[in-house]
Amino acid sequence: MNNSHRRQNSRGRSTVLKVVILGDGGVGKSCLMNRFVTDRFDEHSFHTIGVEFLNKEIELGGETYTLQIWDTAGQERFKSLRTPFYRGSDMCLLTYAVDDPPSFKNLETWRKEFVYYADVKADFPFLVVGNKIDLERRVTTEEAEAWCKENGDLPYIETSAKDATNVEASFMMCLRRWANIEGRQERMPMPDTGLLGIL
Ligand SMILES: Nc1nc2c(ncn2[C@@H]2O[C@H](COP(=O)(O)OP(=O)(O)OP(=O)(O)O)[C@@H](O)[C@H]2O)c(=O)[nH]1
Repeated sequence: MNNSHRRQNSRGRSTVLKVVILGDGGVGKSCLMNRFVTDRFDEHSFHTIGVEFLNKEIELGGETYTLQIWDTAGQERFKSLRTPFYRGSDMCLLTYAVDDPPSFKNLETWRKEFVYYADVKADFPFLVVGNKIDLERRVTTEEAEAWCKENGDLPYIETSAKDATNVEASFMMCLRRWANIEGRQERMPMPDTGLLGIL
């Protein structure tokens, strides 16, 4: 039995799953979380210090899940503030911005940091997210998909927190991957259309 099965929300009807969003400072982690939870976008979103979290209930396959979404500070100087929160995670969004090649290069570092501090199994449900597709891109979808394939066939999706493209779909995709690994796939419907990558 994993962590998530033991955690229920206050009404005892929903499975609570901890989702951690990682990636370089400024790639749009806070905006993705806020778009998903409140459907708002902040042009002047400020750097996160440490971690913040918000809950959102979603239904899938006839079950209710509370996603407890942890938005972490991407700047290197906040490393010691964010890493203690990795333990007990059920899934992780590895995020970069498609207009920012260094943030794409750093995905490997983010994954290593997470695996080290969260101490997770090899089949842990990661989802790679290429955000800011409303901007001129400097990392191609093909490059990102190739990286995902080389790194254990990780699923990949592209989003814009600004215009809301694929934001809800990315959290649903991650939940579906978690469910597949947990052996619940037979109860899950197919993901929405418009997704990139393979589950
Ligand atoms: N054009 C565009 N801008 C975005 C998008 N997502 C976020 N931004 C902008 O990018 C900047 C940084 O966004 P944040 O969400 O604060 O970035 P972060 O990854 O949480 O940054 P840290 O807290 O420093 O780790 C802000 O000015 C946002 O308005 C997007 O999809 N498109």
